[in-house]
Amino acid sequence: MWTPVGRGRWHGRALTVWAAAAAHRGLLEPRPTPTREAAAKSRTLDRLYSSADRKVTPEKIDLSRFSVENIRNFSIIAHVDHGKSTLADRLLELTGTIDKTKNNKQVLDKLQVERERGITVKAQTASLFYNCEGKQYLLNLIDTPGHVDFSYEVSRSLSACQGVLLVVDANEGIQAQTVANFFLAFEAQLSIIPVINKVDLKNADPERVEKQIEKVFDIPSDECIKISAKLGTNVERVLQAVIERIPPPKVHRKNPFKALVFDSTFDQYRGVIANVALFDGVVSKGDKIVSAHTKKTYEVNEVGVLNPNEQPAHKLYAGQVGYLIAGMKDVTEAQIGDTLYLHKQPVEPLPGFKSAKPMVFAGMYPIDQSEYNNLKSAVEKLTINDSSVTVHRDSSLALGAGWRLGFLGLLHMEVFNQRLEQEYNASVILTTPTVPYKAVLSSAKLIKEYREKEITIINPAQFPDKSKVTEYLEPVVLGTIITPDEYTGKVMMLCQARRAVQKNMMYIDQNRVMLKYLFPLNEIVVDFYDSLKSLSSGYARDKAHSVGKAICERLKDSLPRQLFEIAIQAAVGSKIIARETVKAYRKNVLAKCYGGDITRKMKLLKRQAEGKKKLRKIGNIEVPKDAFIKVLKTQCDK
Ligand SMILES: Nc1nc2c(ncn2[C@@H]2O[C@H](COP(=O)(O)OP(=O)(O)OP(=O)(O)O)[C@@H](O)[C@H]2O)c(=O)[nH]1
Repeated sequence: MWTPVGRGRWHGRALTVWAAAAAHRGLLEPRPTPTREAAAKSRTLDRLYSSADRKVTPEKIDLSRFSVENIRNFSIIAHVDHGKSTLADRLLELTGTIDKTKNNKQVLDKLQVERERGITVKAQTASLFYNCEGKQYLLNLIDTPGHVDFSYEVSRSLSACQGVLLVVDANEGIQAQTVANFFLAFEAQLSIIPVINKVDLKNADPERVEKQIEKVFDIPSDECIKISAKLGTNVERVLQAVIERIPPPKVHRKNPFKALVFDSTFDQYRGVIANVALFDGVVSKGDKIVSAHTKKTYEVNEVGVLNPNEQPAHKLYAGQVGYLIAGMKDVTEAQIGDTLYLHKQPVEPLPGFKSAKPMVFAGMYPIDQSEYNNLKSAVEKLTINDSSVTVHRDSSLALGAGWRLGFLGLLHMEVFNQRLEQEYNASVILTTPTVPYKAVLSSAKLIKEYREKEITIINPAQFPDKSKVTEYLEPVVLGTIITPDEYTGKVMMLCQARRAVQKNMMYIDQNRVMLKYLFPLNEIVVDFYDSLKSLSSGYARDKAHSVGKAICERLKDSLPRQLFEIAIQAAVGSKIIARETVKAYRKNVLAKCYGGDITRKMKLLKRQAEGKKKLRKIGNIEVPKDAFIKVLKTQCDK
């Protein structure tokens, strides 16, 4: 959605573009930073994974024994930190997929960045074999991220499922992402099993949460399963509900092979590893398959399931979710949302996915231009695994050749940057993030140049002059805020100050209010969550001063000294909020004055001071590239 800049008015025309991806954003989850505990957990998981790797048998497994009726494909969805990955751990243990040990903590969070930050950023699949009442079931579970910046992962995962476990914290109750994820599953017409987690907590109030679920989602409270994923209490009931309440996939094994690529990763040696959901037919090693997107033909080298590590299989059958390696070496060949089919047996391609709509854009440059090609290859490989990032080539006078990248939010940007460093050993400079704007052009010359009347601007340097534009439009998003009612007034004032327009307000229980607002994206993208939190913590934080001071200090350290003093000031509008001074070089003008005449000395010093004063007025300083880099790094650190 877009609205004219500064007028805070709904702009109905462009509703479709942003609404889907942006619906129910707002929201307002903390951005966890790595802790010492997380680092220790990371080391434990390293040990766990190395032993799990050894456990994988080279023998291929036979999946033909699982008829379609005995397959269940489901995702675990929830608000951030409500316990999805912990529930996944217990399900892996209960089904014997991993050994039961005290070290099993968020086992499916395999990336270093996930272990360090303690959050899930990538959806992860695991196939579980479960024996229930004499029948062998194949349960394909997808653990999804909870943070709004990674909701694209959730929507893609749902395309491979027929049901979801909607996990809600028994203490926090329904939160913004619970609502957003519920609607993703509801719109995809999936079976929804509500799971109230953390009933072991002292402040848990599962009955209150049951009522919330009934009121907000219209799900009868007797359908809720109350568990403690941490202690394993009642988790077996979740497995039973998966079997009883989620339908098997509707597929046909006798039809020609047809599979959806719903995720993929790049392996240096084996090329693209595609995660596939089979809608029809069978596929095995040696089959010739075609990508509906590129029309290129490949020979299948390996198929298998994730258990939770790669476990090769003889064949994959319709209804199953697994991985497929087919010698795709070029990053452009691996399209998430692509349909694969057998050579000479073309099928109607599946609808695929709506492309992600980036919410924030930032420039990315190599620290050293000689690293450009390495960084290019790293960015390309990482975007296979994270297809929600958009990449455009860009260049800057100060920083050289680089790219303008689009992300789904600031946490997404930070995580992408961290993954580049950790997984590809790349060091980059990221510029301050901005949101995209649109300009409706009035200048015939510009319209001819751009070949359209309405242009999208993702780089501040490309803003067309006001005189050539009828109006500027900015993106707006629908945000959901759930707050204890004592803070409602303050929250509403904050929203108004951010030019937001109220759309809805409802009590979800006796003392919690759910507010829906249309926010200009620019107003919430950077520090809205901090401001919101500070309302309830009783303190206000002004980051401008600390950021300004840090930039001044960095500039002071990186600017070369001159013959005159340089004042570095940070200002918000006309108000100076921080200042540093780079001291001048001082020539000893008295060096040649041996002995006494004080008046001569005073005269020389006075002349030097006047010279410096004059220089300060006319002197120019050149800001070296180094200084830009240091300042930009300060901004990204903040
Ligand atoms: N007391 C208690 N804590 C739990 C329970 N389940 C999870 N936790 C804790 O809640 C925190 C978050 O759990 P995770 O499983 O990482 O939550 P998540 O929903 O997967 O988090 P994201 O993927 O980052 O959204 C961890 O500290 C868990 O130990 C539970 O049943 N009881």
